[in-house]
Amino acid sequence: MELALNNLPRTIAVELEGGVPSIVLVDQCRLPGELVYLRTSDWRELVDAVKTLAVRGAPAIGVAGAAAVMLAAFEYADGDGFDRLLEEAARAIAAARPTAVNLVWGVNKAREVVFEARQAGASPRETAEALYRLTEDLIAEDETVNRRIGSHGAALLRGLAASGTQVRPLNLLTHCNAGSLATAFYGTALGVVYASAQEGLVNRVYADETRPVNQGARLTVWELAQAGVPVTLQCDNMAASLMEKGQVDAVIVGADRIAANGDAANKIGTLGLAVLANFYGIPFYVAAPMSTIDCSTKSGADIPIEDRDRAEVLPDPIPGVEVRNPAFDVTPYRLITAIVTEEGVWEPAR
Ligand SMILES: CSC[C@@H](O)[C@@H](O)C(=O)COP(=O)(O)O
Repeated sequence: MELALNNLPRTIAVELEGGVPSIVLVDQCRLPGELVYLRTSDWRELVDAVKTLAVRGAPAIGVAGAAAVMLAAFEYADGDGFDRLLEEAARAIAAARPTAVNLVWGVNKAREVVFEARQAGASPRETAEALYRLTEDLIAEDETVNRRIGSHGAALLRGLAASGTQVRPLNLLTHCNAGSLATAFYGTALGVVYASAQEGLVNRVYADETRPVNQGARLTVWELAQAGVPVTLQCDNMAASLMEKGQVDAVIVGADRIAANGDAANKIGTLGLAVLANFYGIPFYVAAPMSTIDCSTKSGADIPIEDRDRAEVLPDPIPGVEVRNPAFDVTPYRLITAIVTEEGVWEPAR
């Protein structure tokens, strides 16, 4: 299948003009209606963009975390208290969203650069410039990592699609958006879709709408249509009937944090899909970079789950009605057929 990946925007970019850095983001709150970019040189605005989901998806917020520390370093470079103010900003940035470990990972990458630069006697401005280079590197590396995840995933799907000497293109189901928009470019779960589609292994992708914020209905279907991958949108409660009809060959999703035992946190609703896939004997794949694996978290029970604003579920409160809005759930490792990373494929249950 001929894909049009050039139609996909770069989710996050960095620019330096006249010594002033800025971050340019696709504003994901405005998609699919309009493709507009947010530009900021203020780390606090970047933190707000992470909180409001203007930039979202674990790898993208990892890059945004490092970028926000970089913006703070430029802001504080010419005044007193550089190291203290920068660390205070780093803490605030790392706390913007709790579940995706990539955010803390990105902030820690920036902390390492600051530590090394300051130990080597770099000035605050030189340190800020080193952070700028880090941000550029993380953006480039993220695409490389995703393309590797894509080729490992395509190898898995090749086996699934092989039917005698023929290839039977697969129907895949995904949840939320683990696509190019959730990363610097290319995507994790959708990176596997792109790499596989280019080999003729994909017939169609079914995208769950992904209540309450509709990342599937707003972002995944837009992204796949832009790229030229056949896509069908369905409501979250339609997956079981699709599986029952035998129309799903594999489920593929991303992850926000994978614990040491292989339990994986991802967008709320992922667990239900994994249970269904298990019932129907359908392979359930998680695609994520190594930066999403958090070996300091023993199991899924230790993963902090973000609790978001009730208004996302019920915009107009009804007196006497309580609302739950956990943004993520945890799929136990025994329901995961394989975790696909840039380093290869891990079967957590084995
Ligand atoms: C490659 S993105 C993987 C996950 O971050 C993704 O599936 C997801 O759950 C995103 O949630 P979001 O709340 O939109 O940031």
